[in-house]
Amino acid sequence: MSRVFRLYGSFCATHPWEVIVAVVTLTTCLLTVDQKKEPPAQPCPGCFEEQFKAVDVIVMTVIRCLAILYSSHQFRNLQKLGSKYILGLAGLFIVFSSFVFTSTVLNFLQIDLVDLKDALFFFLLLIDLSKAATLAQFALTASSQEEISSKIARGMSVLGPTITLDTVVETLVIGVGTLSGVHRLEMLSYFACLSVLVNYVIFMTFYPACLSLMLELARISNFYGEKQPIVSKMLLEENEKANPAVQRVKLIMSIGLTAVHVHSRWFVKDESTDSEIITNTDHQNCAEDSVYGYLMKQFALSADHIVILILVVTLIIKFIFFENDDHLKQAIDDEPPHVLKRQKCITKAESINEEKEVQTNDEEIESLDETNTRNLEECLQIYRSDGASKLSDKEVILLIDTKHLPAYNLEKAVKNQERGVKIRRQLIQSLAKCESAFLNLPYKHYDYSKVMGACCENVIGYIPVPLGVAGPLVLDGKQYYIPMSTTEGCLIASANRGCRAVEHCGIKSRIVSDGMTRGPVVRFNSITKASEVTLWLEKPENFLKVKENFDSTSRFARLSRITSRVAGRYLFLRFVAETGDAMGMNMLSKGTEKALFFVQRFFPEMEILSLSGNYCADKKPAAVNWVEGRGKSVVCEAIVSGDVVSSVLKSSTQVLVDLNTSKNMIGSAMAGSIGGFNAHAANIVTAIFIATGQDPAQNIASSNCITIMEPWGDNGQDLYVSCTMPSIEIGTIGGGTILPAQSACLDMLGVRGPNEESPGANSKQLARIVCATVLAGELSLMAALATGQLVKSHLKYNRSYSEKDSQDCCKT
Ligand SMILES: CC(C)(COP(=O)([O-])OP(=O)([O-])OC[C@H]1O[C@@H](n2cnc3c(N)ncnc32)[C@H](O)[C@@H]1OP(=O)([O-])[O-])[C@@H](O)C(=O)NCCC(=O)NCCSC(=O)C[C@@](C)(O)CC(=O)[O-]
Ligand SMILES: NC(=O)C1=CN([C@@H]2O[C@H](COP(=O)(O)OP(=O)(O)OC[C@H]3O[C@@H](n4cnc5c(N)ncnc54)[C@H](OP(=O)(O)O)[C@@H]3O)[C@@H](O)[C@H]2O)C=CC1
Repeated sequence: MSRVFRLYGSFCATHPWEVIVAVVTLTTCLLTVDQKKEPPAQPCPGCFEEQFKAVDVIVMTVIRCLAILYSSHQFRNLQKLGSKYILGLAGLFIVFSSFVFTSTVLNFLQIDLVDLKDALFFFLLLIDLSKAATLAQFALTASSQEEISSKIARGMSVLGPTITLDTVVETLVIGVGTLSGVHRLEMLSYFACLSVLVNYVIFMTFYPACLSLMLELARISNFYGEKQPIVSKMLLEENEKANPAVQRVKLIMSIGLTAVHVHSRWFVKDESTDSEIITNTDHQNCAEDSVYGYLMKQFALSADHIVILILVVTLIIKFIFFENDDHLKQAIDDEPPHVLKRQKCITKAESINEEKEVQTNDEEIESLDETNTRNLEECLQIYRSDGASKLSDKEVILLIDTKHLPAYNLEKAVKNQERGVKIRRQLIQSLAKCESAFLNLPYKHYDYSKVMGACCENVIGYIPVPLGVAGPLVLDGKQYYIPMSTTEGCLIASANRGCRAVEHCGIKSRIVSDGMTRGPVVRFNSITKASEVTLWLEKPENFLKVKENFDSTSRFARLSRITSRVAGRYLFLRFVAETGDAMGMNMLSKGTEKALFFVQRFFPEMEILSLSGNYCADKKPAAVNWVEGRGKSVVCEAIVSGDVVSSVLKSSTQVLVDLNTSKNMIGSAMAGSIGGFNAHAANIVTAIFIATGQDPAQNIASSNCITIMEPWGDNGQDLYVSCTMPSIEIGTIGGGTILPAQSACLDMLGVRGPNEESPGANSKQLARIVCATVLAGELSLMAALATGQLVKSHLKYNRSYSEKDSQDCCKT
């Protein structure tokens, strides 16, 4: 079915003129069809009371009010989509459909104008603009004319079958009303059926053709300008696809209803004709005309008019005076479609919380007129006297454009962090010409106070990364649930299986050394001086003086040793210090700088070239970290029973040991690896680093690891496994660990912040957890490789989405 509708949509979009002319001609023909008009029945004087009974008036008033409210609701929904093109196209759709509808009703049902009014309200109630808007959205995601046609065709293939079935069902359901035998109800049902059919016909013919034509004309006349319409490229096609179960139900319903119609119209025709005659006769012979009846009619009509009038006026007043247009616009500009969507689904409690949050932000943001931008002189004057917070967003951007305000100082200038971020986004959107890119980039409801001056500059939002959990991990007799943040499907599944494998035996861990490093480079006139300084530093009394200087810069950083290497007249010093619970790079830099200045007092000819001479070595692969260690040096071991190796890991000790030797030892040696004698330590390290706010660039040395596997026990059926990681650069205070979500993950592990009783205990514990999780991950991946499971499992967890997607594409 989808394919047929796709071809059909493609035809409409590629032959717009033909389709439009055909539809207009047909409508004109319908209008000019000569119908033999029966002379209107004489008004039956006494019928007034019958015809305009209070019930009828109330029902019709409710229907009219509903129609108005529904139309207003549809209009608001379209407005939220944020594209004036969609609004315009939907408007065109309504205008043309109502024209066709009116002419059809007038010409075929031969009703008078009073009835037409009712008919039009029915039309409004039954028109579904969301589908028209969705088709327009499909078209607007196109970037070329050819693409417009194919996008419309795609839209038709997705929407066509659903709309067709819906139309059939609706017509049949409403059509039941035409069998009721009650004249008024029958008439209204005819109106409703006709509304549904006209909507369908226009949607299937005139609308796609017109859509294609309008977008083509807009493109030719460069109507978009440089800006593309704000429509997410990721139109949620999935949401538009019909639920097959619901489709089946509708199909069954329509078959049943068709049977009802056939039966009622063919077999009961005579009966109904008779009853109709009788009804008409009765109707004509009804009560006499009376002044009272006439007044009743007038009164009833006036009352319902008044109700509708009040409703319309209320909606207009509400829209004009009480709805903050800017707020709406901002919602359109700022919120990605999925956020808007999510907002619909949030529970009451969540919505109350969000409201509170929004209020807090809004309270801070003063309401500023964004429509009238003052000139530069005025803005500068206000900026200098009262600050940028008194300026509108556009005015702030004007100051940035004219170089009176650096964009990176926005938050300070407007004295509101979220507003600063918002304005920077607007600025970058227009500079980088990438409006639509920002639709899916969130920035709201984030605690920027923790970011500014600590974690990030020039902020334009935040990147949500999925967070999973592996565990329980039994480490040193305690259970841990490990938060891991990754986009690699299958990784957490693997770590989880590893945790499961060591659940009974548990993992044992030890910290073998602790010391962050900073390695400056200094230069002398000759090799003599360079080696003299080396010897000077080795003397304990000199080291103690240097240490005193170093240690004075922090309450926690404590210099433990300085190693040095001479290269010609260059001297490389490696300052090693414990840094409590912090990862310690800032602390090391601060202490090293002071210590170097102290040494320079004794060797004034010493030229300090750089505080970091790459002998640290920070964020670069280097043997020094592997050999001497950096940060926390950790070792973990576990003895997994043969049963578990076969039941959980689906492998055997012998196979795993053999693979570990060939892959992690010989393979890595052949590759010339330094510290890479493992299968995927970096995977686990990075996922935990991102979740717990570590410096992600430090995954380089932190992932250094050697995994050793040996047969264990009397018959060698059990598996001994150990992971040695000499350079885990990690902390529980400072850097990204202070961010709310990241510190929540540290909390999960019971290691958030500084350890007051024993500084350094938290960061050491976190390092143990990382190493133990690496061990679990190693077991699982090695087993998957040994059993040839790798590709299968990754296709399952890494590719399920795209596989499904491509299957769907192939089907349609
Ligand atoms: C911080 C600066 C840039 C100041 O540098 P500065 O020259 O004092 O700054 P300025 O105020 O004179 O401004 C100069 C320009 O810098 C930019 N700028 C200035 N401030 C900001 C700001 N707040 N936000 C955004 N941009 C800023 C901006 O472009 C500005 O131009 P303008 O627009 O004003 O004409 C400079 O001192 C610097 O680059 N420092 C180095 C910091 C760095 O690279 N850190 C990386 C981490 S270190 C590490 O992780 C690895 C390590 C070190 O261990 C590796 C190793 O072993 O070597
Ligand atoms: N500067 C550089 O060269 C590099 C910097 N970085 C960045 O440095 C940041 C991390 O630096 P780092 O030094 O770890 O953190 P911080 O710069 O945040 O320093 C830690 C702070 O916490 C205080 N503190 C309180 N309680 C404790 C405790 N129990 N243990 C340790 N410190 C405690 C320290 O006090 P006190 O002041 O007394 O020491 C210090 O002020 C990260 O953002 C990282 O990305 C990364 C690489 C290189």
